[in-house]
Amino acid sequence: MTVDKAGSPLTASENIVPDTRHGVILYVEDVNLSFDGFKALNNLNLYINDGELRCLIGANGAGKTTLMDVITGKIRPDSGKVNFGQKVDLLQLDESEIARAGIGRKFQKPTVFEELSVFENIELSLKGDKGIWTTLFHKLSGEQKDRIGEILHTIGLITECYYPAGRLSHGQKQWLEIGMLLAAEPRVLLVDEPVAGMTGQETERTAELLTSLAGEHSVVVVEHDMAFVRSIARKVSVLHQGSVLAEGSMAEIQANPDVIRVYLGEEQG
Ligand SMILES: Nc1ncnc2c1ncn2[C@@H]1O[C@H](COP(=O)(O)OP(=O)(O)OP(=O)(O)O)[C@@H](O)[C@H]1O
Repeated sequence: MTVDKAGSPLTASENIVPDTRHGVILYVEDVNLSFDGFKALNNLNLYINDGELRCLIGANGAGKTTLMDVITGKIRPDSGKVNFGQKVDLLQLDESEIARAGIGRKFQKPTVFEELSVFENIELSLKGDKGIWTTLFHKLSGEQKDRIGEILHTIGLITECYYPAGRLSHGQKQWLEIGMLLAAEPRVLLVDEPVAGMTGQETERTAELLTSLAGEHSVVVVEHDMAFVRSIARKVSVLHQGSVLAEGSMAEIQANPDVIRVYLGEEQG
């Protein structure tokens, strides 16, 4: 782990390094979860490859959010296996341990600190922060400043870096929140409906941002906007009644009769 002069850790590895020698970073196998007898997840199997960008689609209630909740430790499944790489059993870790191990989650609604600048929001998210006041009065190392600069560049908010976050547009706030996640150097990013409420231009920019993050990160995007999914997805998984109904390229998914019947039919119709 890299440590700056003041002794603050700069990476998110937390000594948990997923074994991805088989190319897979997330294993979800035979996962079941019932709420009062209702099967929200039903023998669900999903494998996310290291560095891929995967889109997850499915009608309301298909189980997408529940699956994210299980991966991030918010809810425990009744049975099944959820591994980070081949060996790290996520079901043995709590929510904060999973986040620190390198699985970042972005909820639909941006939750930035509106009064603080864009720069300070990212600064607060750098690994090793000890709360808002300590972090803001702790002098940043050159390495930390460089890292914040890199993130600002990635999310396209260099010009806005000293603006209070409250002045940003909705789209810019979403990018800032992605930047805040990146500060923790996650291996996996789970992103829930990133383009809801965005303008066309913001949507396009978000597509570029998420595709640029894949490779170094594995990115799983839950999204209802089919045009957006079409623009970014190499591989799509369709959830239906708590299971994966189909998987493949967008062209394969669109031609799949089961998918048309249960999902795309209603979207297109
Ligand atoms: N805490 C809970 N208690 C009871 N039922 C729940 C709970 N959480 C989710 N469910 C049910 O589980 C099913 C799956 O919900 P989930 O939110 O995962 O679907 P989703 O695919 O994310 O839908 P959406 O696209 O609307 O967000 C739904 O029928 C939902 O009502």
